[in-house]
Amino acid sequence: MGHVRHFDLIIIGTGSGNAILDERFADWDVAVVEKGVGSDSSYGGTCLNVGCIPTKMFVHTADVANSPTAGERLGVGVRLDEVRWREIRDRVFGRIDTIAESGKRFRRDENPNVTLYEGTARFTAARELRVETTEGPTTISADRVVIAAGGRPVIPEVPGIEDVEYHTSDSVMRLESLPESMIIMGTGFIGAEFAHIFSALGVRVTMVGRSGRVLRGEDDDISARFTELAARQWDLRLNRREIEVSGSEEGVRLRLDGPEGAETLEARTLLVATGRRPNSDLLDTAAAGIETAEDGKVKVDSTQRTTVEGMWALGDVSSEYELKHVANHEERVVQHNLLYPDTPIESDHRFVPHAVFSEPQIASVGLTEQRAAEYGIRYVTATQDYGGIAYGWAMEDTTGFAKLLADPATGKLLGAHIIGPQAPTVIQPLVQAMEFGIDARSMARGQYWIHPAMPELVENALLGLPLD
Ligand SMILES: Cc1cc2nc3c(=O)[nH]c(=O)nc-3n(C[C@H](O)[C@H](O)[C@H](O)COP(=O)(O)OP(=O)(O)OC[C@H]3O[C@@H](n4cnc5c(N)ncnc54)[C@H](O)[C@@H]3O)c2cc1C
Ligand SMILES: NC(=O)c1ccc[n+]([C@@H]2O[C@H](COP(=O)([O-])OP(=O)(O)OC[C@H]3O[C@@H](n4cnc5c(N)ncnc54)[C@H](O)[C@@H]3O)[C@@H](O)[C@H]2O)c1
Repeated sequence: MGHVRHFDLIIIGTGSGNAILDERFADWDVAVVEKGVGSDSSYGGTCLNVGCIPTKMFVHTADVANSPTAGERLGVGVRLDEVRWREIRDRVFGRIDTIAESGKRFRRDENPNVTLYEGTARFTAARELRVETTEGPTTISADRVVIAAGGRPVIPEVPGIEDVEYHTSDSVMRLESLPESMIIMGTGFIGAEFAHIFSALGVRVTMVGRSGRVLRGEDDDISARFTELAARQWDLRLNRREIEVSGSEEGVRLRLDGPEGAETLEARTLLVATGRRPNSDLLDTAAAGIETAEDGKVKVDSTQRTTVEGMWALGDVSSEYELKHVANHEERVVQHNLLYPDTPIESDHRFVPHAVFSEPQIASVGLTEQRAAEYGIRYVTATQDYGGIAYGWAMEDTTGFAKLLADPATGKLLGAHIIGPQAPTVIQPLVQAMEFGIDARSMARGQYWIHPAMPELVENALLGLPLD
């Protein structure tokens, strides 16, 4: 083996990993390794390039395109005249690609202490990696390594899938034109968000799921309501098993087996949204002696240390949560623990909220009712409809609600689940209450709630809890 360049620190992955480096690392000799994500091999990770940020730019556009439906309820005639897909796409990526490019340039050209390796890294030993760059392979090592390598879409083993053109979240937002029809495989976050985006923009969407529910990880009441509303917006085929995918004149053909027997779907475009897996296999973490769980996630302790000395992991490659705010939190923990090894801090995963930006929107934190029952935790619940608060009347909302779970003895919140307009914003005071241990009664009555604003949904739900 040739020369091995040794660093103080190697960071693999420029999603949340990129944020570790600040002026406090100016004296450190650092290597950053990035292979690129998405169809353009972009710098800066999933969230920026192919995840949270572009999807939400499309979601907001889809929400606006849905104005005729909202207007109809209110006596306002709004018409959707045209959807200029290329203009939308280029607006979104015109902004994002520029950020990704300048992020890369900054690291490569303006950080004298940082060497950027563009290529895929693979462990050859503990804290030693071989990187396949365009200029050929090179081996680097370091005293400390941070694995922030994220994950990638999983492609299910449906016969024929490798012989047809399919998309994942990595490529579907860059389509050349808006297809007339789309089959979406998968009923999770990504499926639900893209079904909203594409159906609102005029694509005939068919969603295929194996279970009887969309978003079945949510509280049962929430996923039941969402499933009901999804079926009104797009063609929902649940309890289905995929038999075979093949090419057709229209695009793709999917043979299914379901409650009504065999059926065949055809569409122009196939979007696979059946989950993601961690990139630990690409890294060959086993060669470094790092332990992974059965699902491939790198095992870490509460300070984000892997099972091997001098190596940390964060974000989608190791976390039970595949969420950007969690990856960022863990990144700050790793950053601290690199800088101040004598006083390490721990990650806080007690109250992790999430949101699904579909139609309607969903937000959730803490226990679902099913989990509380399963764990044998004593709880009471309260449900408040948007239709029962003034702003809900203003919107003529008839389907949204908030559901809270609380400990009847202490009034402490155990979980909060909201489906309806602005759910990801409306839930935030509940996240705050859980994190800071505010009980439901003090929270409801100890502050003003702006009238007649949407958070009155939360106020009324809190007041509805039958506490001891
Ligand atoms: C479509 C979609 C929508 C999403 N929407 C949301 C949302 O609204 N809100 C939210 O909280 N979360 C959302 N997420 C999840 C969020 O994007 C991720 O949780 C987050 O980006 C994870 O960050 P990370 O730093 O762990 O990994 P990433 O951002 O994936 O970064 C990992 C980086 O490592 C690089 N890499 C991997 N292996 C190697 C290797 N061997 N060598 C060199 N480089 C390597 C990759 O190229 C990548 O750039 C969404 C995800 C998707 C796919
Ligand atoms: N708003 C957000 O925060 C947001 C948005 C998008 C993604 N994400 C993150 O990315 C992760 C991955 O998203 P995702 O939607 O791909 O995964 P997911 O795990 O949420 O959902 C995948 C779904 O596909 C189903 N599935 C698996 N194999 C299938 C098959 N062969 N046919 C049909 N269905 C099949 C699974 O049962 C599951 O319901 C999420 O868990 C989430 O953490 C977050």
